[in-house]
Amino acid sequence: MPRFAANLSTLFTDLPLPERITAAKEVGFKGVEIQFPYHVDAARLADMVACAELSMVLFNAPPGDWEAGERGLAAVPGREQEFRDGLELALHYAELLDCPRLHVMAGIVDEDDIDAAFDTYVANLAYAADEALAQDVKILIEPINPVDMPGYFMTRPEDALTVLEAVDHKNLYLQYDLYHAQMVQGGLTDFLEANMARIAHMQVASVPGRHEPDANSEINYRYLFNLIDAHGYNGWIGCEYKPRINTRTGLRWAKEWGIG
Ligand SMILES: O=C(O)[C@@H](O)C(=O)CO
Ligand SMILES: [Mg+2]
Repeated sequence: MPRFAANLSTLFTDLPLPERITAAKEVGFKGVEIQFPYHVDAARLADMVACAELSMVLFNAPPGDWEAGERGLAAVPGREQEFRDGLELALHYAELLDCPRLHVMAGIVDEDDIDAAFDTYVANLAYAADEALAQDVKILIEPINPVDMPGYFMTRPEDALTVLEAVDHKNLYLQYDLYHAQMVQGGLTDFLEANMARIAHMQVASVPGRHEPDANSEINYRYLFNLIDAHGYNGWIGCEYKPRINTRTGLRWAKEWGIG
């Protein structure tokens, strides 16, 4: 049976964070993920998650100035020190939250700077993978589609494989968000079957719309969840979607997986 995690940044968003955590527990999730936890004290968040007997399975390193349009710093030349400072903060959160995965966002890069960005990305990821290994935290990279995030450095799953090969570090993995993958190239079954061992986390949502991974999607999620399970994937599947109406009503798709 696949293990599903509630994304606290996209589900139960009508509730304050402590209640989102208890709501996730109530409907049957065993794990939670959050995009950016830094507005809450790490120890306090860890207490909330532990009290609900949930696992924190993933969050993102600080992305730079989100309000100003930044979407990560890992591939942004000249920002190496800020990247390292953010990583240090993220690893502090990971330690208190006992979280074994950290997603490091690449950032928005100008087309003229692609070569320098690639070199910066490879060097920063090698550094992050080394630092996190000491703490037993996996570093993850996620291709994000350019419709939702114009200018993002890494958009295609195939590009992520090139980066994994260039960095060549045992602590660097792919975060395969099937929504983004379908938006840019599809071929989900072939990609999953060829690369399951490099994937340390998945996320799901419908295409189009980024809603529930249910039958109202061009992606056949029931088929894919069974396929993923049959291949012995032992990571989590993050429910990173925008509910059509509200989170609880929308969880009908998850009943057969023991949630809702
Ligand atoms: O898919 C996404 O956008 C997220 O997984 C993320 O981490 C950045 O917003
Ligand atoms: Mg995602």
